[in-house]
Amino acid sequence: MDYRGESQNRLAFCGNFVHATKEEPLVIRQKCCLGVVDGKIVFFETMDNLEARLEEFMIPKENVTNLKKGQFILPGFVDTHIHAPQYPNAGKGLDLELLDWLQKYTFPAEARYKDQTFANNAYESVVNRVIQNGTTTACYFATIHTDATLLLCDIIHKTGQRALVGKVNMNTNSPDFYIEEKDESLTETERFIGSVLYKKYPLITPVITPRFSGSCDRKLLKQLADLGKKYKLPVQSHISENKKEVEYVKKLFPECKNYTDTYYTAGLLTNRTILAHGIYLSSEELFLIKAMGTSLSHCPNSNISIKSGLLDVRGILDLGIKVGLGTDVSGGYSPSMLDAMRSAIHISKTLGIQKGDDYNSIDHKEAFMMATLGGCEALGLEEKVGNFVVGKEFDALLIDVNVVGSPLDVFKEDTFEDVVQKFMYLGDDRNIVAVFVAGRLVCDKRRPESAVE
Ligand SMILES: O=c1[nH]c(=O)c2nc[nH]c2[nH]1
Ligand SMILES: [Zn+2]
Repeated sequence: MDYRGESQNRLAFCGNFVHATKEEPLVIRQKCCLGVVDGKIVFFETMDNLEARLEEFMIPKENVTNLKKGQFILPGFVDTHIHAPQYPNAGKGLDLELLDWLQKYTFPAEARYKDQTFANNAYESVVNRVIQNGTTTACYFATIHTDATLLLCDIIHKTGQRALVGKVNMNTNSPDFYIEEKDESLTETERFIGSVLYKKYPLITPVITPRFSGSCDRKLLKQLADLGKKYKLPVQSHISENKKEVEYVKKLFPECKNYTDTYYTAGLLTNRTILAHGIYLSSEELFLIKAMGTSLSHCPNSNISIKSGLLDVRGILDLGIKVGLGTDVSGGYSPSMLDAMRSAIHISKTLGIQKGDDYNSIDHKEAFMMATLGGCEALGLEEKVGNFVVGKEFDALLIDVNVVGSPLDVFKEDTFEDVVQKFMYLGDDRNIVAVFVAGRLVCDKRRPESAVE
């Protein structure tokens, strides 16, 4: 059947589904059917009344997909922190820690995006790559260049991904070849916001993006907060990632109590703010973050790759702070959210080894929750997407563990739950055979013409 064009407005799937709910990190629903009309889920239930439901919602029989053995449906992955322009560097330049890494590899790499042709090629690669890996929603940092960031939005829109996109702000402590004046930074950010809003992309939201307190002065931070309020926008930045960075920010803001205070006093700590890392936050800072309704993005691959440290994500979850997972390409080398889930589990188990038996390390179920519904909560999208609830938009992945060349093997004694767990530990983009965003098929590896090149 063809999902594209008219027919994609009315779809149904029959088979096994896995998702997270607020109450349970991993819920398995076997032998169910799910209907989608105009991108939204209209029913999700057992098979008993399928015929009646198809009739009720005028879903043609040829638009019903009966999942095969080894196939199941998951909510799309949500990458709460990724630097799109750093993708060409993914998998290299990981010999330094954060501050030196920024200077030697990252700022020169990002400076190249003043060239629109370069930007176009790199941004097409990263957006395609993350969609192939099942990321239906991404929260992107771009660069300081407004036009290249607008180009990124166009590419995301054409590809059909859901995204938050930020033009980065940096007016201090940055190299001459990659810095802006404060006023230019503000006017360009407003131009970016205006252009994105004017285009009315259905799935893209601009996000206020001060790189971190190490690269924006107080005035700029405050004015960016005002801009966020004026346009009612979310905010993203970095916080407490690396011990030297924490000291550095402390020196730059002697009037502030701590790193969190640099954002709080500027008015940037809101219930629509997401801060990446947060490894070295004190209890006082965590308390404030929780009180303000601010979210954290846990980026475990990056935290190991550039040796930043081990986040106690269990502690964050126990405090009730909203937390999603981020790949943090290219501090993190992998654009895959399956990798982010595994890295999060490994860091949590490493802490378990260090802290002893009382430490409750996270498992694959909680990692899955953070990669889906948790990420949506962290980005303020939980009413729209994140799991299979009637009324939400259908952002989903069709998984096939039996695909040709599958990196995992299923044995007779494996239960369905075992198969799901095996996919989470051993699966990769080859097993993600179709990707839907708001009911639209945005990637289909079952078709030769859209296979990964
Ligand atoms: O992981 C990170 N990547 C970055 O690009 C960055 N900039 C400031 N702090 C950062 N941390
Ligand atoms: Zn980052």
